[in-house]
Amino acid sequence: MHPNRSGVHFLSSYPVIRSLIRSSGVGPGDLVIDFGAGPGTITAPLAAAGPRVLAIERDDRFVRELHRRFAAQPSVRIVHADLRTVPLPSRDFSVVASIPYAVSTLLVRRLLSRPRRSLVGADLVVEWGFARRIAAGDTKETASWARRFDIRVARRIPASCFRPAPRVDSAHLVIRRR
Ligand SMILES: C[S@@+](CC[C@H](N)C(=O)[O-])C[C@H]1O[C@@H](n2cnc3c(N)ncnc32)[C@H](O)[C@@H]1O
Repeated sequence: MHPNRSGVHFLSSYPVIRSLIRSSGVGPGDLVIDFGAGPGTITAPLAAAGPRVLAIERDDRFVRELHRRFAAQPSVRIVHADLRTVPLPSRDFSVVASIPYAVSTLLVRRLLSRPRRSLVGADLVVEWGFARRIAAGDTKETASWARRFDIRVARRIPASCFRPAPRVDSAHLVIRRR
């Protein structure tokens, strides 16, 4: 698929992908969600670490590609859904994902504002300024998240780590249940 036609910025740095997965600590027996899985850039190395993976994607073309790519891997479940409304697991789960900038606030709010604390941790690629705002904990909402989760920016991810490169840098945002 041609990246410019799809309008999607694919993570193209394997060291960055590896460090997201290593940071998450997920392995056999864990359940992990890749929100906005695209063609499976993160899904594939994530599955190789041994957890059960839910690859959630809205775009029909990516969903077809994901089904082809992971047909022989029962540990990967492809979910054709909108991440804004897809039901979240009631059992403990982690998230490792490069999420669409346009719905970052909504998704982080969905993950962190749930009364049931089944989110164990998340390693997210998000826009740099957004990551700084979430980690600052200086609004009523982010402060309430900070009481229940440890939230920090692990590192800046230059725009050159994506194809095509977006206009702004990103960040690896780390979230852990307290
Ligand atoms: C930044 S790209 C990441 C793609 C891939 N994970 C990667 O790292 O290269 C975001 C992905 O989220 C998908 N997406 C956008 N909005 C979505 C939504 N509301 N629900 C589910 N997927 C969505 C896009 O189709 C795209 O594949």
